[in-house]
Amino acid sequence: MGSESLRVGLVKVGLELDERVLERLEHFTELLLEWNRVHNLTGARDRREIEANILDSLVPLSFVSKPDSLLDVGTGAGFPGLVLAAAWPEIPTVLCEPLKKRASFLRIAALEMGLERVEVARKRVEDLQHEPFGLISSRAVTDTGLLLELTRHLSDERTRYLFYKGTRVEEEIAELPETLKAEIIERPPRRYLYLQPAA
Ligand SMILES: C[S@@+](CC[C@H](N)C(=O)[O-])C[C@H]1O[C@@H](n2cnc3c(N)ncnc32)[C@H](O)[C@@H]1O
Repeated sequence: MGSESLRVGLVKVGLELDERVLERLEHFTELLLEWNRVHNLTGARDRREIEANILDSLVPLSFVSKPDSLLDVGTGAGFPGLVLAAAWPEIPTVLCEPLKKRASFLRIAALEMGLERVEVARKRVEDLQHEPFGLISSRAVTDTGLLLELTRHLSDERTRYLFYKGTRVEEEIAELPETLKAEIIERPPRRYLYLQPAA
């Protein structure tokens, strides 16, 4: 059984997920609560805070079409990359996280959630070698310009980007490359920056 409060939150943002996904997310919540007691993986300390982060991670499902591959930069304790992978289990996904404790948690959580297409890369994204990704996501790691620069070798002309931002997003996109068009989707205080090929 998935969590009732998460279910209610999803309805409020107009998302309906199937039961299997909700069960995976419930499993993730339990694991994170357990690990966080000992390992201090995230500031989200209780179920309510973890579910708020899950919801924040999932909102883009309403405007981002399913990619053929996903890279999440600096996944930390799982947001948003592992949560997106729970909703898109068939998509090959790389969660890039250099910190040992967090990377270990991500590996175990992905395994326990039955997410066979998830790979955890315990390294900085600038050191990751991989073919270009369809979608690159990131939350609370660094600014847009630097994210684009650090992931240039992991992208091509088809790559889309989904960055979870706040108030300063306009300044960050003032100097975007002409090859990308920007869309900002608001769910205060969150502002999702969705970058797609301009052509
Ligand atoms: C503030 S935490 C955010 C974690 C998660 N994305 C979230 O929103 O809860 C930033 C994370 O980015 C990781 N990080 C920092 N620099 C990185 C880099 N160059 N490549 C990949 N991950 C990086 C850190 O280890 C840390 O776990």
